[in-house]
Amino acid sequence: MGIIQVNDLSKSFKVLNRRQGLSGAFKDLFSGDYRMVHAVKGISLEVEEGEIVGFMGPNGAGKSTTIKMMTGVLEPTEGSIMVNGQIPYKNRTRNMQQIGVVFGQRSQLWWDLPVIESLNILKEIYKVDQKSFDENMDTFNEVLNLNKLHATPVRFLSLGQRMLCDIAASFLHNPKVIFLDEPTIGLDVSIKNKIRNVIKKLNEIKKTTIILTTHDLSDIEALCKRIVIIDKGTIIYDGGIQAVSRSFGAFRTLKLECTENDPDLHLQIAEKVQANFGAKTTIPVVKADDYWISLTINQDEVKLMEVLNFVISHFQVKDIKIEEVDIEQIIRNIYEGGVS
Ligand SMILES: Nc1ncnc2c1ncn2[C@@H]1O[C@H](COP(=O)(O)OP(=O)(O)OP(=O)(O)O)[C@@H](O)[C@H]1O
Repeated sequence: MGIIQVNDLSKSFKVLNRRQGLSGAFKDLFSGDYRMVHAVKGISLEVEEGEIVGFMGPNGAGKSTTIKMMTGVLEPTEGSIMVNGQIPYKNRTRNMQQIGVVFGQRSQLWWDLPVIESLNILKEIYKVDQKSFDENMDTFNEVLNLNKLHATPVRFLSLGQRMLCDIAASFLHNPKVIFLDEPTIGLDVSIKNKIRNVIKKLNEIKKTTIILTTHDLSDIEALCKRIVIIDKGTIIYDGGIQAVSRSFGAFRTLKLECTENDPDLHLQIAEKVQANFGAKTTIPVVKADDYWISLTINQDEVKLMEVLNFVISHFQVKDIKIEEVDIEQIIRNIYEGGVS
């Protein structure tokens, strides 16, 4: 039986239909004019002990609401949920002891205190015995050289260092399940890779189940065998990462900053690139956004550097960026039957 069992889980919020202005706000108080937002609509999934599951979906898909139900912060409207044999919202204190949570944007460490002091406080809060604490500190030193950061107050850490400390802290009380929310957001590629390696190693050593929420397909490719994609409150894909990687692993978006904001420039670039490399080089076509133009390229068919060299030799380009294909593109493809 899985360590996380979710059955036909739904969550709806009752929200007030707001009116504009002060008099509107006053009327709202008495209006009783509500509507229901169905954030999660009958999802079911089972996660095995030790698994790392990638949880993806566009903004507003219902990811946070689902995670909040798994962590016991929210009570489901319908359906059932069990995490390590507990109903999360019924016994929050016991549930907090068996889970760990890391939010990319927020730290659970104390801003002004040295890292080691924060870990000591967490040791007391979670009643971690000295032996487990020492063992974990040894593991953290081995896996991420945490000892080098012990004396640094959290506010002096770089974003990447802080994330590494937050990840270590979430493992400190030996939770059975850890929820990682956007652990690599806003970081550069080398520190992203370091964070992924640390998560992978800690998962291997401690066999902790990990639910990883991310918009970054590279996080998923580096860490997960399985991916769950949620859209408009329902699960639209639950399966191997290979199918998604096969469809998208080779795709990259080449973004070009142009020197002029010419509304037709993207069409000219698209035409020229397609004439030179064939229609298959872009999906669906080129997109323009102010001065930025995006070209999606299938690297199995044409080398990104070739397209880049071609474009910069024909057009004036100020800056370039290379990005992964975004989740919206993946979802569109799933609906069109491109991933199965
Ligand atoms: N407390 C709330 N009250 C009313 N509506 C809510 C509440 N929390 C979430 N929602 C709504 O439920 C839907 C799902 O939101 P949720 O935050 O779970 O999405 P998400 O996939 O986590 O998005 P994001 O990636 O932006 O965090 C959205 O339409 C959101 O506006």
